[in-house]
Amino acid sequence: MRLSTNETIIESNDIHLYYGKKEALKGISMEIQRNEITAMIGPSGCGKSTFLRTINRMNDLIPNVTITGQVKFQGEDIYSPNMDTVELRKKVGMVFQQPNPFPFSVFDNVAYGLRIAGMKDKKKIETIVVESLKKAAVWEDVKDKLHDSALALSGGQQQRVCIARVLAVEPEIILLDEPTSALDPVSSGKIENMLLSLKDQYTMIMVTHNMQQASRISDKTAFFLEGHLIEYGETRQIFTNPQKKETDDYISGRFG
Ligand SMILES: Nc1ncnc2c1ncn2[C@@H]1O[C@H](COP(=O)(O)OP(=O)(O)OP(=O)(O)O)[C@@H](O)[C@H]1O
Repeated sequence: MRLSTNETIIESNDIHLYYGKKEALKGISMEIQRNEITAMIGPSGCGKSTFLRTINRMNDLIPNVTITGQVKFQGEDIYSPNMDTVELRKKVGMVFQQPNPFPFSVFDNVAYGLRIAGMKDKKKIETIVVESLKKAAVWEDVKDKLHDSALALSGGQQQRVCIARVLAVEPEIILLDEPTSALDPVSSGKIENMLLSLKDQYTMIMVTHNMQQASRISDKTAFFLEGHLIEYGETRQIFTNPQKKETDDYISGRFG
């Protein structure tokens, strides 16, 4: 088990990102600590998801995107031409707003990344699938349905299976883009508790519109506005004693 270390795992340096001519990120510099949950908040369109996607180069898949600046993952420039993006995305996994299981069985969803990586040992695959489902707090729900379609599960169960699918390939970082916004409060609560239980082993960076959620589970909070990082610090301080007027206005509901 890895404990909180105060070690920087991601360092972004003056990131500018353009969709065509539109500048969506206007110079984002921030350091993210290992084994912490970092929440990204801010009004719709401020660039939270765009910034999240710069951390595993998912924006590369969008046409007409230009990025300048640097993102380092464990000290290595992820935009360097030598970077293997497939390896990067294994180390920096992603969970989306809408649960997106493949139209396969629960077992095959979680085994997918292992098989793609060439793992053949059936016992080993089975052990990792079970472990991942347990870590994602969905084992009890699916242990008797491992060979049924993942699409037959509830939305909350599907999302936890998607998290198990990410965990199976042993990421260092899990990016979560509004992972509970499509779910009911009970399912959301289960996911929040599960994320907290994973904190000792993973670093999590989560976009959320739910400020109670950010304050309940994150260690640090970053407030974005119109492509700028306005304020970033300890979650408790951001929510109780923000230093910038814009942050105060946003968290007290005066805009957004
Ligand atoms: N694929 C794209 N092509 C063109 N513009 C885009 C694309 N994705 C995002 N944008 C624009 O970039 C800006 C930032 O969008 P982004 O989705 O990062 O914001 P956000 O803060 O995550 O918003 P939300 O909370 O609504 O998800 C917005 O103006 C958006 O319209």
